[in-house]
Amino acid sequence: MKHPFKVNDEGHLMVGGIDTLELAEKYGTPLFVYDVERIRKNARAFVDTFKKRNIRAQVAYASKAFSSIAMAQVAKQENLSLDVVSQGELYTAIKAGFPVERIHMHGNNKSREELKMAVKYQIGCIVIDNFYEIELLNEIVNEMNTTMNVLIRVTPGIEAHTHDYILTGNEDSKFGFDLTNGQATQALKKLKETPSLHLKGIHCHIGSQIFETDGFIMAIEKLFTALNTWKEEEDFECEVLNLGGGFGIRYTEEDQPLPLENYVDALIDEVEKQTKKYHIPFPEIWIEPGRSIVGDAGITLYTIGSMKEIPGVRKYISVDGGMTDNLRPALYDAKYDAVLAANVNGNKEEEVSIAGKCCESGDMLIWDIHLPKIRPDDVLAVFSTGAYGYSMANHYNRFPKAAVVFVENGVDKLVVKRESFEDMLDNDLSYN
Ligand SMILES: Cc1ncc(COP(=O)(O)O)c(C=O)c1O
Ligand SMILES: N[C@@H](CCCC[NH3+])C(=O)O
Repeated sequence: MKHPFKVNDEGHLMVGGIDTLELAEKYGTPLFVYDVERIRKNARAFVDTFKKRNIRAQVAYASKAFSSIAMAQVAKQENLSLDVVSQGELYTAIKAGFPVERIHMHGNNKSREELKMAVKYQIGCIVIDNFYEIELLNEIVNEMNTTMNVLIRVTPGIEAHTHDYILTGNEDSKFGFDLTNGQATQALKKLKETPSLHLKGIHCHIGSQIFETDGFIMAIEKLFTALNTWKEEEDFECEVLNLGGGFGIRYTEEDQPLPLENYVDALIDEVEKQTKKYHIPFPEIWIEPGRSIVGDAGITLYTIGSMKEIPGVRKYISVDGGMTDNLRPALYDAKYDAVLAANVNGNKEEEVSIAGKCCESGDMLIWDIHLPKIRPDDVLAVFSTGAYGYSMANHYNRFPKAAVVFVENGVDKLVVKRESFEDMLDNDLSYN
């Protein structure tokens, strides 16, 4: 498949100017490797398109896709803002020295402690998800004798074309206030009576891994119908319109993503159209891409171990990771592509299925992929694992978490250490 990585004269897969076989040797496997130049390129595709069109904007990297100190630092270097969903993601951002005023907090069940931490650090804004949160946050800001900028998260009733579990903009969703049943308007009224919470605007995220712009356009139409009513009936002026993330990337040949610039252009065009239609001042636009910033910049290197051939059925090739470092195939039936790191362009003579090593039949990374002849100890490189791979990693079967390496301009740097067994047992206490 088309992937953004180079292949050297020996046929080895390269990332950021370094041979992936050297990386596997140096750091061990499973190993997440990020091409930092690619992360920067993706970030700039968003940021520069807003700039070119002279639109006031914030591009908030959705850190749930991959949160680490080094990643938050790259986001800062690229002038991104940061979307966090938990105290843990906020703590990571703060440890990384990320500017607090550019941090936005999400979550459908933000705890008192999470909200307190966000208020204490005076982060840029909190995206309010439900009525309970309005009460709780108001109580906290009053106790702390301060104020907070907020957005209201609304669900516009859009059925974007994606997996049900990553669909978020529909009416029957655990996230946000519904626009059509009047709850969003009720939230607006409530916030108008809550002077310590400064309502800056609205937020909407229709889902993830979306390849078309129509869903976003329909959402913007619905948002502006509401904003027009709110202008007329509630005298509300929207300073910030946050349109969420969800821009699709290529995992396999089947995926045909749009250039990232096209999403931004489509959003701006539609907002322009709607602001003219309703004579509403053009708001600052915020977006929250996660996957599209880090997804295709990351690969996972595995070492191949056992092989099992069932004549006339299939050949299973097992790797030293699986659903512990990439839950997406098991969770969403997600598809991936891979190559042998030592022989990227070799003749693909074998059809095999790549199994993880967890005690779970569903722990399969790739079904029916064509690869050159494989031998034990070969290194397999799986593409597009940069988003929701490490961040969704788990300890099933007590496999320690993999390491993460950043590579840029021919220099590799360990940014998350491989977990040791001691690390994993750190919180275990005995019961003798
Ligand atoms: C509110 C919100 N913003 C941003 C994102 C990031 O989405 P993606 O990684 O698809 O860009 C998500 C995840 O779907 C989300 O729920
Ligand atoms: N974790 C999901 C996406 C959910 C994004 C957050 N709302 C994925 O891997 O595709």
